[in-house]
Amino acid sequence: MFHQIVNASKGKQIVMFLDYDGTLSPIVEDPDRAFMTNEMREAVRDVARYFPTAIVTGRCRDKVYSFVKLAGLYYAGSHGMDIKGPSKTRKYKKDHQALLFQPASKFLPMIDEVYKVLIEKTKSIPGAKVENNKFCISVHFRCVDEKMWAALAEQVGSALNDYPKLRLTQGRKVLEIRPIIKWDKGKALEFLLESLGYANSNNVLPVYIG
Ligand SMILES: O=P(O)(O)OC[C@H]1O[C@H](O[C@H]2O[C@H](CO)[C@@H](O)[C@H](O)[C@H]2O)[C@H](O)[C@@H](O)[C@@H]1O
Repeated sequence: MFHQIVNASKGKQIVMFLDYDGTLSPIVEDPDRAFMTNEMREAVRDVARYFPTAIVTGRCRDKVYSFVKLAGLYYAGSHGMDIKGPSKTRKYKKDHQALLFQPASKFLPMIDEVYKVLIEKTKSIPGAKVENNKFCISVHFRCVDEKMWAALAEQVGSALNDYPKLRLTQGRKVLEIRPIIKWDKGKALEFLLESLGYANSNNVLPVYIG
């Protein structure tokens, strides 16, 4: 595999995209305690020394930054709906603006409202945890008794009946609620490649680990 990457990268700029949970950090019961090790942080720091590097995650961008703690990287939080990073020219231009792109910003009030609704709807289910990821929401059931999973899904589904502009998907022991927009992690990758100057380029090898 490594040799294939080396061969494919000849003459090309590698751009690294790294998922967070289960990739940089182990999967743990409490999402607020999914810390990465110092060794992993140093490995990411090393990678970023050589290649433009982005963290791409379903989490809130600020939250993942508080775990990774590395400046100079791109961060695409909320499943790619919250992108921030240094501009390509930052070393050479005094007036550079940091990159910021939030294609779902009009959904913020709705997400905040639904977050409160979901807290209320799930409070009777022991172990359920609602996480506000800014432009999307996660409802965790890793610590919920399996017998209660259907009841939890029912509560979440019924809450969303009033919000046709939001959709529900499932991840690893988590229900994920996000706006119905034509945007996802893949689009975030394309956006970042374009802002790095590699739109439709044959001179780039994007590597996604996640
Ligand atoms: O799209 P991802 O970046 O993979 O994000 C998916 C979810 O990741 C986090 O939850 C997962 O990791 C937790 C900590 O290890 C674990 O407790 C949980 O069961 C996993 O689903 C994050 O907390 C969620 O908000 C993301 O939706």
